[in-house]
Amino acid sequence: MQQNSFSYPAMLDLKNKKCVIIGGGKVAVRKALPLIEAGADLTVIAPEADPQLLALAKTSLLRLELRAYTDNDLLDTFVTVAATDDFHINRKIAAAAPCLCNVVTEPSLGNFSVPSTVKNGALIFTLSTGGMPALTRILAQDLRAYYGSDFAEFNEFLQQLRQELKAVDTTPEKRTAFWRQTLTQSVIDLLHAGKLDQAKEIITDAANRFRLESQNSPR
Ligand SMILES: C[C@@]1(CC(=O)O)C2=NC(=C\c3[nH]c(c(CCC(=O)O)c3CC(=O)O)Cc3[nH]c(c(CC(=O)O)c3CCC(=O)O)/C=C3\N/C(=C\2)[C@@H](CCC(=O)O)[C@]3(C)CC(=O)O)/[C@H]1CCC(=O)O
Ligand SMILES: NC(=O)c1ccc[n+]([C@@H]2O[C@H](COP(=O)([O-])OP(=O)(O)OC[C@H]3O[C@@H](n4cnc5c(N)ncnc54)[C@H](O)[C@@H]3O)[C@@H](O)[C@H]2O)c1
Repeated sequence: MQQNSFSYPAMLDLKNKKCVIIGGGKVAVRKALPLIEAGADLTVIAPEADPQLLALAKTSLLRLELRAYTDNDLLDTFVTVAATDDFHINRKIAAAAPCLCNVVTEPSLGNFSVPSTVKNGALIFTLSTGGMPALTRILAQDLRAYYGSDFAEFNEFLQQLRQELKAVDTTPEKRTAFWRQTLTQSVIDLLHAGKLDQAKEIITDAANRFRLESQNSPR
């Protein structure tokens, strides 16, 4: 079975991190948007840029430098994207990148690939096929349809409750057992059936019982 060479998934916090995209075409636009959404300190360098990048530069969401790449451009850069249509230049960029590097023409020269992302509030699914983007795209649509907005709301509800239950005077083992016993496949099935309120009710009732039991039998 063929392996995905980008085999270590990670979720990065790029807020205010220096990120640079070299190249200003359609692919650069696609790579820029999620970096902006992540709050990166983004610079795009290219002699010619797509109108969408020009518009983003006007609203200060990125810095645009309309010129060719030079080897000094990547100093202290956390994420580099080599997105030109010239594979010789992309190779030079890959060799000079000091940290994380994505290469759009020859992905294996970089050290990360960009997965497809399905975002719903704090709930994020990422997806990688190891180099079959058309399949990645359609599977992402499938995930988006299967896990609708109720799952984001349920996640938020659970996180709030989790914080509350962390304050209950009990052991971490009992808390873990509570979540394992309460958050079951049948609750997830209720969400798939559009019964979010019923799912919340089951969890709330179980949490109330857990609070009472913890009060009555302190650790
Ligand atoms: C997920 C997504 C994220 C993103 O980039 O934003 C992504 N590509 C997307 C779209 C897309 N990519 C391509 C087309 C044109 C149609 C086609 O050719 O299929 C379209 C548009 C479309 O499909 O509509 C062509 C293409 N892609 C790569 C090469 C080079 C090569 O393979 O050598 C070439 C050929 C260039 C050529 O032919 O010259 C390489 C990579 N593209 C990856 C990710 C990484 C592997 C992800 C994985 O393993 O699953 C990897 C390895 C590296 C990377 O770029 O990080 C995004 C889907 C967004 C969504 O979710 O809708
Ligand atoms: N990885 C992917 O997801 C993916 C998807 C589609 C295409 N591609 C490949 O990515 C490449 C770019 O695609 P595109 O559609 O954005 O191309 P494009 O032709 O629209 O854009 C190329 C950009 O690179 C810039 N550029 C060229 N030489 C440069 C240099 N020396 N310094 C800085 N910038 C320079 C150009 O000014 C232009 O802005 C193509 O080779 C394409 O085959 C990759």
